[in-house]
Amino acid sequence: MPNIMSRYLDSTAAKYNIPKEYLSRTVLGTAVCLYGIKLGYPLIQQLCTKTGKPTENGVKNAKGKPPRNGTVVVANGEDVSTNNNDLVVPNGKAVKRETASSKNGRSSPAVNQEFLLQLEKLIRIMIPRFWCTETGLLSVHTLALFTRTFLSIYVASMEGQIVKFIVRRDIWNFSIMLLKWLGVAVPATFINSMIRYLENKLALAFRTRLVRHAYSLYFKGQTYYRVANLDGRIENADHRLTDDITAFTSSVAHLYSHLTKPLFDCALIGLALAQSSRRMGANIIPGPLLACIVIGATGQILKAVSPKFGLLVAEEANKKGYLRSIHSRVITNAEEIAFYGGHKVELNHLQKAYYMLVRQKNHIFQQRLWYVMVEQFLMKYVWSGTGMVMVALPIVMGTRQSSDGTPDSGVSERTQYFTTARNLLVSGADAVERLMSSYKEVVELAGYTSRVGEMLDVFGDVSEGRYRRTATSATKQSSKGYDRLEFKDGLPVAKGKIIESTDGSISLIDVPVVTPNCDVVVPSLTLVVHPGMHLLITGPNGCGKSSMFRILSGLWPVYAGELHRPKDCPMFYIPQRPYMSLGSLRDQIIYPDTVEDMRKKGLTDDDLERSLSLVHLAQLVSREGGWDSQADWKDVLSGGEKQRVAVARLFYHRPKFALLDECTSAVSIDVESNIYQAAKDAGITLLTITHRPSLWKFHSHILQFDGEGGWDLSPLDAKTAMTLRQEKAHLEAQLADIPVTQQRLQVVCKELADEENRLSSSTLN
Ligand SMILES: Nc1ncnc2c1ncn2[C@@H]1O[C@H](COP(=O)(O)OP(=O)(O)OP(=O)(O)O)[C@@H](O)[C@H]1O
Repeated sequence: MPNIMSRYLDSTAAKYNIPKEYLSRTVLGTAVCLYGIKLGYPLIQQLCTKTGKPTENGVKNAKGKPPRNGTVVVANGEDVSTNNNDLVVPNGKAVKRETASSKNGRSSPAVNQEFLLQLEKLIRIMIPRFWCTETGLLSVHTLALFTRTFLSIYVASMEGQIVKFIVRRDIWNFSIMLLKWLGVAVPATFINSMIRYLENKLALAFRTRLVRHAYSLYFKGQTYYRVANLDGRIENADHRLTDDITAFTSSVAHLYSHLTKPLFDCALIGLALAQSSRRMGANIIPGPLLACIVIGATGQILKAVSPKFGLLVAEEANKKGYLRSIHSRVITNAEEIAFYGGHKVELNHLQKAYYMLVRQKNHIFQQRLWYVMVEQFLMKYVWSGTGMVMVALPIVMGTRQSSDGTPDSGVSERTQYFTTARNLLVSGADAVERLMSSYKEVVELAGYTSRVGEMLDVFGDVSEGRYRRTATSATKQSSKGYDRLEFKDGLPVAKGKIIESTDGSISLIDVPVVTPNCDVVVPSLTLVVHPGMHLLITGPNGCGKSSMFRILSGLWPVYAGELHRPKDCPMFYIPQRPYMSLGSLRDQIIYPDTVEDMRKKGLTDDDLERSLSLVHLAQLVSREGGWDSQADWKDVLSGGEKQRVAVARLFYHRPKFALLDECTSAVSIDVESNIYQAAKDAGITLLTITHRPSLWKFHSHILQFDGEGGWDLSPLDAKTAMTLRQEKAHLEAQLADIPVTQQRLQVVCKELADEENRLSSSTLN
C-alpha cells in the first residue's frame, strides 16, 4: 500500500507540475489534521452537549448549565436534589435516593471533564505561582528529558556509524567511534539518574504543598471532628490524607515524565527518521503514514477493551483505608479487647476487610491480564512488524548508491541506515508504547484525583458548616410531627444564632438538641448560666446531657434558637475518657498549650506542681522521672490518674466555665470532693454531668432531663435538703444494724476460740 501511495504521489506531482516534496507534506499534514479532529471531536461534542444539556429531571439551571453534584435546582417550585446520595424533598418530606454507582453522589472516576476540572484545581494548589520551587523543578526536569531524547538519537546514529565501519573493516574509525560512544554513556547515565531524582523531588514538592493545604483545612475550626461526626461523605480521612495524597502526587510527577519524554521522543525521532530516509533518497511519506495508521488503530482497540481502571483504583484505595481503620481500632482499644478476649471477633473483622481488599486486587489483576495481553500483542508484535516494513521501505525504494566512492556499492551505508533507523524505531516504538500505556495511568490518576479532590471539597464544605449525610432519621422526625427544623437538600439547616454575651453568662434560648442523624433528643432547651451558678446536670443515659455540651462548645450546629456565649469562649471541657497527648509529662498538664504558651503566661513548673497537688498527684513528677520524661501516657497512667491529670489541666488553664462530663467517675469520693471544692475556690463555674449524689452539695442549680425530651431547671437547695434527709435515713438504717452485727461478732469470736482449743488439744495428743 505505501508503494502504491508513493507511485500515485509521483504521478500526481508530475501531472500537475508540483514539487513532490510539497505534495507529500500537504498529504501528511492533512492526514495528521484529520486524525487530530477525529480524536478531539468526541471530546468537543461531549463539552457542547454538557453545556446545554437538560438534567435528569429535564430541568436546566438559570445559566443553562447542569447542576453540580449535590446542588439543588428548582422544579415546579420544589427543591429537587440531583445528587445520587441526596434526598429529594418534595413537600418538605425527605426521601432517600441512592445509586450503587456512587456512594457519595459523585460520578465514578473516569477521564472526563470533571476529572480535568479537579486536576486543574489540584495543580493550582501544587503550583501556586509562576515563580516557585515547583516550576523550577519542572523546568530542570523538562530540560533533562529533552537532553535525554537528544542523546538517544545521537547514540542511535553513532551505533549506525559503528556498524558501517565494521562492514567496511575500518578498524581505526571503528575504535574512535567506540570510544566516543563510551564517552557519551557517562552523561547519558547521569541524565537518566537525574530524571528519576527530579521526578521524586517533584512528587515530594507536590505532596508537601497538598498536605499543607489539606492540613490547614482539616484543622480549621473543628473540621477533623465534624468530618467524622457530622458529615458522612468521607470514611477514612487519615488514609486519604496520607496514602491517597502520596499516590496522587507520585502519579502526577510520574505521568509528567512519562508523557513529556515520549512526546519529545516521537517528534525528534520522527524528524531524524525522515532525515535518514531522505538521505537514502527514498520517499518520506509512506513510513510515517503507515506508522500513524497502525498506532491509531492500536489506540482505538485499546480504548475499546480498556477496563475502568479509575473506578477500580478508587475502590481499592477505599478498601485499603477500611482495612487500616480496623487495624487502628484494634491498636487503640487493645486493652479492652484483651480483657474481653475479643480477638476472635476482631480477627474476623480484619480478615473480612483484608479479603475484601484481596478480592478487589484479584479483580484488578484479572482485568489487567487480558488488557495487558492485548496491549502486548499490538505493541510488541504488530508494531515490530510495522517497524520492519518501515525500515525496509527506504532501502527497497531508495535510489541512492555509495556517497563516498566506496567499493561496496552502498552496502555499508545501507547497513548504517538500517542500524540507525532500527534503533530510532525501537526508541520511537518504546515512546509510543509509553504514551499509550500512560492512558491506563491517566485513568488511574483519575481515581486518585477524585479521592483527593473530594476530600478537599468536603473539608472546605465542612469548615464552612455545610454537611451532607444520609439523613435517615429526618424522615422519622418529620413523620413524628416535629416541624421546627427546616430541611434543605434533605438535611436540616442550622438556622440558630450564636451571639456573644455581654454579661459573661452562657445561655441557650429555645435551642433543640439534634444529633447528627437528625434525631431530635430535646425539642427545645432554655437556660441561663451566670458566672458562679454551679449547674448539676442529670438524667437517664442517652437523654442529651453530653450533646448539650457539644452544642455549647460549638461542635454541633445550633439548628434553631439562640446560643449566647462569652467572647473567646472561656469554657474548658473534660470528658469521661481523658485524652493523653504525645509528649512529656509537662505537655499533659498544659494541653492544649505549648511550652512557649506556658512561658508567655508567666507560669512555671512550680505552678504545674501546685495543679497536680490539687488533684492529689504531686508524687507523679518524681515517680515518672521529672517533667520532661516521655511515655505513652495513655498506657502508663491508671484510669483514675488519667482523669486526675485531665482535671489538673483545669487548674492550669483556670477557665471561667468548666464543662465536666463525668470526668471524675474513676476518682475516689474523698479526692473528688477536694477537687470540686478547689475548683469552686479557684472561681471556676461548674457545669457538671454526674450520677453521684455526693457531688450535689457543690452545685447551686440542677438541670434534670427526663429522657423523653423534657427537662427541669431548679435551684438545688430544696433538693439538697432532700438528699441530706435521704443520706441521714441511710446512715440511721446502718446504725440500726449495729446491735445485730455486735451479736454476730460475739458468736464468731466464740466459735473461733473453740476451734483453736480443738486444734491445740489434737496437737498435744
Ligand atoms: N456523633 C453522634 N452521631 C449520632 N448520634 C449521636 C452522636 N453522639 C450522640 N448521639 C446520640 O445522641 C443521643 C444523646 O447522646 P448523649 O451523648 O448526649 O447522651 P448522654 O445523655 O450524655 O448519655 P450518657 O449518660 O450515657 O453519657 C444518643 O441517643 C446518642 O445515640
